[in-house]
Amino acid sequence: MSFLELSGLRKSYGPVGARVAAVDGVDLAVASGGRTAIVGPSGCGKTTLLRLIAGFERPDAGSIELDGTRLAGPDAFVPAYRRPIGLVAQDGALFPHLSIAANIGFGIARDAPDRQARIAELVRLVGLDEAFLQRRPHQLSGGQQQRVALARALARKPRLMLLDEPFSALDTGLRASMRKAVAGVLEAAGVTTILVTHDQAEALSFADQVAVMRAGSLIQAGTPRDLYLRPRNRMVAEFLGEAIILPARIEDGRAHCLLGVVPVDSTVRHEAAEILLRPEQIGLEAGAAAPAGGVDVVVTDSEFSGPTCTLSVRVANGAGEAGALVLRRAAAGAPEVGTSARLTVSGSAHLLD
Ligand SMILES: Nc1ncnc2c1ncn2[C@@H]1O[C@H](COP(=O)(O)OP(=O)(O)OP(=O)(O)O)[C@@H](O)[C@H]1O
Repeated sequence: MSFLELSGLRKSYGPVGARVAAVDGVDLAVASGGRTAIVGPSGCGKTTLLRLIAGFERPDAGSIELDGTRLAGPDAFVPAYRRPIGLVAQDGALFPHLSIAANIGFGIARDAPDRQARIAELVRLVGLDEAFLQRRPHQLSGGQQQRVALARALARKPRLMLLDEPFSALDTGLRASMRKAVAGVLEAAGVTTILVTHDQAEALSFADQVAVMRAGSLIQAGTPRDLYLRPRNRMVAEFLGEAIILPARIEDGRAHCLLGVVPVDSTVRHEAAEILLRPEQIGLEAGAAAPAGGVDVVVTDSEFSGPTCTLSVRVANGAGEAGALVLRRAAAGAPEVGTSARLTVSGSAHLLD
């Protein structure tokens, strides 16, 4: 049995007759000490799922169990304040009128003998100087406020931490370093974590399990590598990164497609399939560097965006829209528009449902 188990979880909103299922039958297992990321388009039910786990919402059906204890189900409902669960919201949600020390100490009993020492330990744990303790939230940067929010959530010694887009208000550089710092703090504290994010790169780098949601349902859950390389369908493939999806005929473990004959991870014969390749599987060389084999293409468009550029290429024998491909390459040395080049595929294609 897993540390956290969600079974058949449902939650709808709205008046009778016009109800919208925000969470529509979700099953998910999270291992003890693990880091799970929940991703999906806006409105797919990510926040509602976290609120159900935290105990701010009561499920219409299904159950939530944490380490063998039923937190919610047809015959049980443990209120939020009695769940060993911390939550860090998108904006940190610090109390503006309280000092940083009072914010962090909010969940620690006022008469606890080690209260001050614990507050000091927590502020150090999240990488802030103790001098910050006397300040108010508005005297801290966004990243510092998020660290305080994490310290406040950790003060209650939660066994499960829920992070609802906690890095989304931060700029790109700070986001990456905060993500690393937070992952380190939670790992050191041995706290199982669920992160909700819009950002697929964030999910893939933070988590050991990624769960993709759409319209209230969980479409696929697995390791980041598995979901990136072996997504169940087009939606998961496109959500987790750039995807080259081609129509293909599958025979004897090979896909016959626009790019010739490519090995595929299925031996099932299929007349009208769709296959996935990731851009990093595609090689493109022009002139003397062009390898033997592969497919001849002409570069028809190039859009520069700093370190990379987006190239449109047309396969020499491909007709109409189906003969065109869009690739991203390192900008340095990318072939010019009008250049003939040779395109090669490495590794296997993945068969989509
Ligand atoms: N309290 C509520 N009352 C009515 N409808 C709600 C309520 N909370 C959420 N919803 C609806 O439930 C659906 C799921 O919302 P939710 O906030 O869980 O999605 P999300 O994936 O977190 O979205 P985002 O990424 O934009 O934050 C949406 O259609 C939303 O409008």
